Amino acid sequence: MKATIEYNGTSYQIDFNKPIDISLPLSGTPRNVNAWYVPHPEITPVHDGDFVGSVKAGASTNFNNIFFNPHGHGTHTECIGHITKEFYNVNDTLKTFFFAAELISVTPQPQGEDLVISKSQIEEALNGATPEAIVIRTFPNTDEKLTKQYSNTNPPYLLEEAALFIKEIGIKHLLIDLPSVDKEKDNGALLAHKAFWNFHGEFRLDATITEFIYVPTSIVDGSYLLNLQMASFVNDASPSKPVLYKIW
Ligand SMILES: N[C@@H](CC(=O)c1ccccc1NC=O)C(=O)O
Repeated sequence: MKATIEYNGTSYQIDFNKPIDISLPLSGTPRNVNAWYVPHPEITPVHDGDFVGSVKAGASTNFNNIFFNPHGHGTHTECIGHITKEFYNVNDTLKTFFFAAELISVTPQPQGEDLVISKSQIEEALNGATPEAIVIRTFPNTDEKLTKQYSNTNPPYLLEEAALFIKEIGIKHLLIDLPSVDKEKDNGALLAHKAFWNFHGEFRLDATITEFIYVPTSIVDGSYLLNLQMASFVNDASPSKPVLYKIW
């Protein structure tokens, strides 16, 4: 299926038969990607007395419970409710699902013991573009990102100035292939989350952060249509499925 879309007065072509899925699969195994010191996800049949929810075990259907953590176990989209005392849920935050997106690639740079992404790296990569969504791929970009156990590894993160810049140019949706936009152990400072959501001013209640994406290296930087979908969890975060489409 092909479509013509109109955005900012310009027409673009798009081929819905060629999705670029930038989400991580979530499996109930120790090889599932992991952060924040949680055990691996579990996907196991319901047990109820003699009943086992598995066709192999004699049930009519496979009927699994899933135990997982949206922040720790894979691609998820979160709202300001991740860092507020008040309850805000991402299902009420994300109300439209197609966005003009810019895919950029950056190599986090050493700063002390950390690897960080600076404002100038984001600014240079965007090259004047002000999309609705920014998709940040970090290098090195190996398929290790599909199974990495991130706890206690001090992954790269966005400097506050970078998140501030992303907010200031009006980007509503920030996607990144790391467990967090912030430093793993920062004593709760969460500087990039706070800058992006304008935590110290008027909350950006319609802005989202999607973490733990994976963009294959074969996908070139540039403009895409982003379809950002998620499960309708009434929670600060929900597992999500961002999909890019080439536009021309
Ligand atoms: N860096 C924070 C913890 C943190 O950022 C965090 C903890 C649990 C689940 C998700 C987190 N951040 C995700 O973006 C801290 O050290 O308190």
